[in-house]
Amino acid sequence: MSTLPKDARIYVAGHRGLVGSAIVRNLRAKGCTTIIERTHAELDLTDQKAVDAFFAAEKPDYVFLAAAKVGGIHANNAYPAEFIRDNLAIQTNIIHAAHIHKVQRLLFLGSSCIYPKLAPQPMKEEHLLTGALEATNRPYALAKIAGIEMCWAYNRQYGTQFLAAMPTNLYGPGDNYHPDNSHVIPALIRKFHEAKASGAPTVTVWGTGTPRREFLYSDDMADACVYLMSLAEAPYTALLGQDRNDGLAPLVNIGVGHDLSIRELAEAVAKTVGFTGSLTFDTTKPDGTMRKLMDVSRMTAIGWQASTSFEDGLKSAYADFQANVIQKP
Ligand SMILES: NC(=O)C1=CN([C@@H]2O[C@H](COP(=O)(O)OP(=O)(O)OC[C@H]3O[C@@H](n4cnc5c(N)ncnc54)[C@H](OP(=O)(O)O)[C@@H]3O)[C@@H](O)[C@H]2O)C=CC1
Ligand SMILES: C[C@H]1O[C@H](OP(=O)(O)OP(=O)(O)OC[C@H]2O[C@@H](n3cnc4c(=O)[nH]c(N)nc43)[C@H](O)[C@@H]2O)[C@@H](O)[C@@H](O)C1=O
Repeated sequence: MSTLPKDARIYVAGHRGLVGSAIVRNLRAKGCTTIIERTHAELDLTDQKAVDAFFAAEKPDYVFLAAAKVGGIHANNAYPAEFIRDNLAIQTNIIHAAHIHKVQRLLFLGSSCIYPKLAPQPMKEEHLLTGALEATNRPYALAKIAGIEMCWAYNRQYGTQFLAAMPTNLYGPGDNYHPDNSHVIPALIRKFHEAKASGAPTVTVWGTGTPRREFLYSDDMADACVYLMSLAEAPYTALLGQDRNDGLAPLVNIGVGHDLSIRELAEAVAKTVGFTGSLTFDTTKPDGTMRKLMDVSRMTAIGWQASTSFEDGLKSAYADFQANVIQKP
């Protein structure tokens, strides 16, 4: 295991997001001194010319591609055009500029929803493109699949070293707590907190409560990303797979390797928040994929595993909500 040179020029795209902010924390803790950041207002990553000019000026050595149009099941369903358009544009602009401006390594973040709706469980990297996708997030998933293929194509044609990491569902400090557009954990934190505060007797959970999800804490996700970017040459190129003839994309799953039902999740969030009322399930809302458990054996084989317990992760996510969301005017 080698490390990122402390003086390397490291661009974290999406540095104010859930994952990007955790990557910046991780890099700073490891002593990296030259972290390049741009807000959305400073650099619109869908603008190809602006992205190229930025790479020409800043010349990053390493790129974490954690900027994307992101949201939960409702947002994906409600804004499908934005999810495919923004994600295709952001990732195309950054991956191409990274090639032109000779970035040493790039880590592209996808999502577990790239795998078929009915993929065997746990889902392995080789299950990519073996079946139909889940309808609620197909535009987003197809953009992410195009990003993986683009990393692979550039590696083959131009000899770049671009790797794609597929995280499971994430949560943690700085999450999006929007009541409708967020993912399930921040949504439930808000719902249970507001119900407790108002004395409401019941909280409505979307869907049947039977789908299963796997959750990874954002600081663990960031640690996995930095671990991958810090790998010595041989294990890194082994993940890229350029020397193999097995037809596998430069792809690695990141997760915890176990899941729970949405009902069990809701009960855990209620306990964390201290809500003692009942749950109601709104079955007019979509369940989405019934199960998407990651096979994380590629990460464990290279010596990485998540370290935050679900109980601790939920506690710190709720603490973040209390400190940074409800305290704000
Ligand atoms: N959260 C999750 O559960 C999961 C996330 N992922 C993936 O992980 C990555 C990070 O996600 P996450 O941190 O949760 O997302 P967030 O929404 O928290 O952060 C995304 C970041 O990208 C920035 N961004 C979006 N569009 C643009 C743009 N056009 N120009 C410049 N910046 C832009 C956002 O800035 P601004 O807010 O100002 O627009 C924000 O800082 C993404 O690739 C996502 O697909 C994968 C699986 C699960
Ligand atoms: C990370 C992943 O995120 C999205 O997929 P998803 O896993 O289905 O995301 P979700 O977190 O929004 O929901 C998980 C489950 O939870 C249920 N659920 C209950 N109650 C609430 C609720 O109040 N809010 C939400 N959002 N969901 C709820 C909900 O019905 C579903 O069964 C993708 O679009 C895609 O973007 C992607 O990659």
